[in-house]
Amino acid sequence: MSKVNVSIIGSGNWGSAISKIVGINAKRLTEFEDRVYMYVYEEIINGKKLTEIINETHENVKYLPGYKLPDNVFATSDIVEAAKNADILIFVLPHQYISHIGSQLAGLIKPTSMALSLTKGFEIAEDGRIELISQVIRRHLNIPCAVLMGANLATEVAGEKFCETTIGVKDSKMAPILYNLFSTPNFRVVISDDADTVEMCGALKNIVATGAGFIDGLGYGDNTKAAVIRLGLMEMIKFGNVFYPGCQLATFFESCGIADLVTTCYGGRNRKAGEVFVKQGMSFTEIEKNILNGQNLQGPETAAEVYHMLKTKDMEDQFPMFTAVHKICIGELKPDHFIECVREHPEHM
Ligand SMILES: NC(=O)C1=CN([C@@H]2O[C@H](COP(=O)(O)OP(=O)(O)OC[C@H]3O[C@@H](n4cnc5c(N)ncnc54)[C@H](O)[C@@H]3O)[C@@H](O)[C@H]2O)C=CC1
Ligand SMILES: O=C(CO)COP(=O)(O)O
Repeated sequence: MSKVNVSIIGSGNWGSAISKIVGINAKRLTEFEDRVYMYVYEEIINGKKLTEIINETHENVKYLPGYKLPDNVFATSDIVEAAKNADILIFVLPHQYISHIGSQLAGLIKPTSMALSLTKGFEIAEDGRIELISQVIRRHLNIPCAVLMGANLATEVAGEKFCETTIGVKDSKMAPILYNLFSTPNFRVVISDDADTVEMCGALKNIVATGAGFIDGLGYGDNTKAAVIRLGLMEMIKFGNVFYPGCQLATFFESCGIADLVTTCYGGRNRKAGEVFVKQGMSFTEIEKNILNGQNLQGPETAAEVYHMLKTKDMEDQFPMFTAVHKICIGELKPDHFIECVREHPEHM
């Protein structure tokens, strides 16, 4: 039987960290081809191509410095070379770039392949509604797409500190191979068939984490942040009930739900950016460039996408925290409005 080819599309902080797990498991398990392709958006670092640096030193010096990647992970800036022979395509680009890459790959991949999205975010569809990233991938590539979301800060995963994750998969036939590809003693995979809720949680928690950062920037304490996390979770559950009928409450108690919400509200980049935005008055673009060394925030854009849909449906009042985060991000409201939003939240009425 021919071996399963795996490609990773994306090589940022999370893409590089996950390439450690995928690379090691692909080499260890006989069902997978050893070589794992990794698509790298080319950059020049100190006069040298990032792809060359990764292939020679096995380190992504820009997005995951200090961690060695397995030597069977092969970096290429040619998206078609990376994807054309893959049986499993792992998408782990910031959500801003998914559609562009998807359109470049349309018609050029194996029609029998499957996708897995690790990307957290949404995209605004033509009818004004929001699309899950897995839907965007399916739309471009016409293949099934599962998702992997969880409390998985990339540097901790790269450091092999124990965590859990959730794979959301609608077609149960896809589950065993994905489970095998990702499971390690320090990366505990739980399979869920409630895939849309798994994915929705991963996107929405970045909005709440941006708000948690505002709270830190405003000088409030852990009790206030706990209130933000709780109210944020209530809005996430409501969002699921309204927009994803059939979504299961139990999914919010998996790693993709409450656990990812907590870890991001304490240790994530979106939290940090929210704090810096309030304290130093920097724009999010400046924060990405000057503080995050080119890493991309998902929270402010996701808040804009969600707001766009809520406004279209005249439902802003029902999701006051999501709405306030967006309005603060774009400067329409001052950051200290956020505490009023928390204080007057309809969950208290
Ligand atoms: N970093 C983390 O701890 C985690 C991130 N995620 C999710 O993973 C996804 C990817 O995030 P990261 O790997 O952290 O990326 P990142 O934010 O660290 O890096 C940005 C990446 O985008 C690439 N890029 C820049 N311009 C591009 C373009 N025009 N086209 C294509 N690529 C371009 C850069 O080369 C770089 O690889 C996001 O949706 C994020 O929410 C999920 C779990 C953990
Ligand atoms: O999704 C994450 C952890 O699971 C990472 O969150 P940040 O993008 O806020 O760092």
